[in-house]
Amino acid sequence: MRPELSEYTPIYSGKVRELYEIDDEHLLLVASDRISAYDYILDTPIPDKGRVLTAMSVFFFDALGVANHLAGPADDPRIPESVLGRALVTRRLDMVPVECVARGYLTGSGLKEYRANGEVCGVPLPAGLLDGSRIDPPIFTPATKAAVGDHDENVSFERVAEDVGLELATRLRELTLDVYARGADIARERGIILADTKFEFGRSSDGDLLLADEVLTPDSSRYWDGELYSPGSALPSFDKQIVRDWLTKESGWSTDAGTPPPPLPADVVERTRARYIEAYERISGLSFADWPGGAA
Ligand SMILES: N#Cc1c(N)ncnc1-c1cnn(Cc2cccc(F)c2)c1
Repeated sequence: MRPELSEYTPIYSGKVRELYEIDDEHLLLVASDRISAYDYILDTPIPDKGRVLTAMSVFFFDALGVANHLAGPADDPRIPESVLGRALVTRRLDMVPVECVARGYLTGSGLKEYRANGEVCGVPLPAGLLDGSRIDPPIFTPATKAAVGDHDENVSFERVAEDVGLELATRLRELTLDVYARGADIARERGIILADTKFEFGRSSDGDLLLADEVLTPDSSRYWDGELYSPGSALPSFDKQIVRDWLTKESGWSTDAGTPPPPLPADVVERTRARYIEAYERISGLSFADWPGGAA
């Protein structure tokens, strides 16, 4: 008999995820079906988005073989039926207060910084790069965790070293770039570009540095379709472009409307759900139909 979610203490609620306390040593990390676009949480959920992103994290935790915070399988008996397939039991860690970002391609806030001063987080880049240009070798571009609703602030490696010490900052950079490179190789072999990603790390009670949070999901990373990739032109998001295009080209809403986006039509929801499942199945080589928690 599985416990009810109400038996666990909620300790954090994010835009699209929640965190609960199971006991002194363990947490329940829950991914919702909510989707964000243009800094709004949309009114319309994407069915199975939480389960697909949880499946992607578990695939990468297994594939990358990096010491991590998982404390049980996807069907762990401590996971309530109501969130089965979109929740994981994790060890409670002392989280390192750094968003560990790796970039193999220049876009987003990194592009904005580069255009202003030719570097990203204090790392100088060659002149003449465009939106979507490859950054080779990939760079570590950390950020400080923002308050809910704010954007993270990009900071230099030196600032991270001031905050957490040079030894840990160096270890974080090594791990971030190593795990990104291996994840990018796995995706590239399947025709998908992993442009950048954000990791979080924490220390266990016996002092080990473990990979935590979600790993290489479309919510923590930018994924592009390798067949559509072209530096210098707008780079469609593998998972969110269907929603973005409908919102800005068909719905009558605009990003400067100052009002929340309208609800999504059923076909946009279904095509977006299919994109998430396609990303998971192409990258993992596994069938989403085999993942726990599907409709009975
Ligand atoms: N992972 C992890 C983790 C851990 N293993 N131990 C202690 N704290 C955290 C932790 C704290 N904040 N977050 C972000 C987060 C993730 C998921 C859902 C949310 F609502 C919020 C993660």
